Parts: sequence; C-alpha cells; structure tokens
Amino acid sequence: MHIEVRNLNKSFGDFNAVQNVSFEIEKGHLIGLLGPSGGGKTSILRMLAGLESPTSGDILFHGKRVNDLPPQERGIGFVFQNYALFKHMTVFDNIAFGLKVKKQSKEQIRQRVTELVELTGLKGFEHRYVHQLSGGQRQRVAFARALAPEPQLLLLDEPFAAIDAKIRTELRTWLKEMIERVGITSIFVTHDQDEAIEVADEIMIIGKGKLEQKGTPWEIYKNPQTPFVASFIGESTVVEDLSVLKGFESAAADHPGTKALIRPEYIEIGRPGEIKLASATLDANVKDVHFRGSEWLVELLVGNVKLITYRSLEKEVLRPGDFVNVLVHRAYLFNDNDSWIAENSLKTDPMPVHI
Ligand SMILES: Nc1ncnc2c1ncn2[C@@H]1O[C@H](COP(=O)(O)OP(=O)(O)OP(=O)(O)O)[C@@H](O)[C@H]1O
Repeated sequence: MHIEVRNLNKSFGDFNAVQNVSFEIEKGHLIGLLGPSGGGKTSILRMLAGLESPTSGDILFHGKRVNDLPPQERGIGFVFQNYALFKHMTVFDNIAFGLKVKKQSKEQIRQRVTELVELTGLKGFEHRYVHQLSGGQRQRVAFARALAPEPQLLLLDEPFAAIDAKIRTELRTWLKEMIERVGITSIFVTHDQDEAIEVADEIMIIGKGKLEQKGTPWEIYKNPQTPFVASFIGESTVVEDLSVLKGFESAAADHPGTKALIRPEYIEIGRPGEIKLASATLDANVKDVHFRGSEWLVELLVGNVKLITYRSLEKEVLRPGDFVNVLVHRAYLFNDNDSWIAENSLKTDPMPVHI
C-alpha cells in the first residue's frame, strides 16, 4: 500500500508531540522510525493505525484520506514489543484470531494458519500455549497473527525490544526476509540505530516531534542534515571550536560559530613521523581504548577536544596516555542553528570528497 502523510500534528493539551510531519512511503517498502524516547514515533504509528486521531493533517492510503476510518477498516496488522498474544490460546488460535473475527470458514482458517506457520518456521508448535514458547518464537507468532488477515500495512512498535541480544539479531534478518517475501509495506519503531540500519529500506529520524530526515541508511550516514541526525546513525564527535583543527582554519574564519562533526573513519592516527602529511597533523594523547571484537575504538584528546576513531587489530596496540599524531581528513560543518553548511576536506584527501 502506498502511504502519504501530510502536515500531521498531534497535541496532548498544549504539548505538541508530533509537528508538521509529512512523508510518503512506496508500496512494499520497510521503513524504520528512529529517534530518542518521547520523540513522537509511537504517536505517528498510532495515528496511522487509527488508534489516535490527528489534531490536524491528513493520512492517505492509496491516495484516499483515511483519517476518519476506524482501525479495523484500515487493513493494518500490528506487532507490539510485549507480544500482546492471548496467553490462554494456542499458537494456532492466536494466529487464527483475526480470521475468526472476519468470520472465515474453518477450512479457510486452517489453510491460512498452516501457510503462516510454515512461513514463520513455527511448524510443530501449533498446539503449544504462549508460555511454552521462547521470546523469539512468541514474536514470530505475533508476526504471523498480524499477517493472517492479509493486511496491506504492517506496523511494528519496537518489535524486538523485549528479546535478548543474540536472538534479536537473528530475528531482524528473519523479519527483513519475511517482509520482502510477503511484499507488505511495513513501518517499525526503534531507538536502536543498528536495528534501523540493518532492517530498513529507508529510515525516518524523528526528534522532538519533527521528522528530521528521511532516506536510506547510507544516504543519512553520508549526508546527515543536522548533528542530531548524525548522532543517530553511526558514531561521531562534534568539535565546537574549529581553530584546534589544522586545515579547517579558513572554514572557521568564513563561518564564525561553525561546528565540525567528525566520523571515526575520517581520522588517521600514527606514531610521530608515521603520517605523510606531517604539516596538517595534530598532537594528541590516547585517552582510552576499547576492544570492539573486530577492531579497537580509540578515544583521543587533542587539547581538550575529544575525538574517536577505529584502529585495526593488526596495528600496534595503543594504550591510554600514548602520544600520537592525528590527521582529520574530513568533517561536516554546521552553523549555530545546527544547519549543515558544507563538507570540508583536506586537499590531499585520499578519500572521495563527493559522494
Ligand atoms: N496520551 C498522551 N497524553 C499525553 N502525552 C502523551 C500521550 N501519549 C504520548 N504523549 C507524549 O507525547 C510524546 C511523544 O510520545 P511517543 O510515545 O509518541 O514517543 P516515542 O518516540 O514513541 O517514545 P518511546 O520511544 O519512549 O516510545 C511524549 O513526550 C509523551 O509523553
């Protein structure tokens, strides 16, 4: 289903939880709503579902305004973080629930549940009760139950939040494949950037009730419109005083008050003399190092300014207090209002400047 939202607003008293949010979603796309707690993600989802009515603005499904349509007539499937399964029912009955409500025949129900049990890898569990299942299996039941009545839009509110880390990673991949196979337009809420990056075709970053940016995970990573957005996709540090960065002086002079946002991969570190572009290197001390499994995360101090970078495991291990040289190849520049100004990179930048 193609979805369009125009100037959506939701106020609770005089608090504006959702402010002028507009977007379109193509049929079959999987969208991640990502942002801090209280930003308005769930409110947007609930308005799409019809569980909450907008204060103003329009919601269109297939080009038709659905603002006044009750939830059960919107063709939506819902998956919540806490499963919300019926505990006194078996897996079969849970999945069959929406079909019984639709008054389908016993045979139709049996066929559809069998299909879904196979699709979700729950064969053999049909007669178990919810408490006899693992968290991951319960979430698959919730997914199967939501899909049973063949909705045209699937809404998932933090679907993996209650599941432990390892199973969560498996379920993410599973969910993505499953949604691709079914071809259903889906929107899921998360505050976990890894989850959004891994699962979503497109991410919408929601902060303080506003849609800050919408794009593929890669687009948002490469072109964050604000430091806030950048902080939600990938790691970075924000340097408030550009004068400490060699090679960025003219940007600092041209735009007073400019801040630089620096990703870890824009930073090269070496022992004194190791970095070729010696004139642009900064003196730094290693503040801390963290083992990340496949690399080191190194925290550096250039004067009072903290930077972070990664270091390959093959390289000599750095220790807190070590003196190193640092070269900042590139930075995103933002003005006082957190608006993106430009991307600055050293002339000898070995990395592509244009994306
Ligand atoms: N029924 C309500 N009455 C009053 N305020 C509400 C109501 N529902 C939500 N809010 C407020 O609206 C804001 C947005 O809430 P919402 O649940 O949409 O955020 P969220 O981004 O989904 O957060 P979380 O990740 O914590 O679920 C919050 O400040 C919340 O306290």
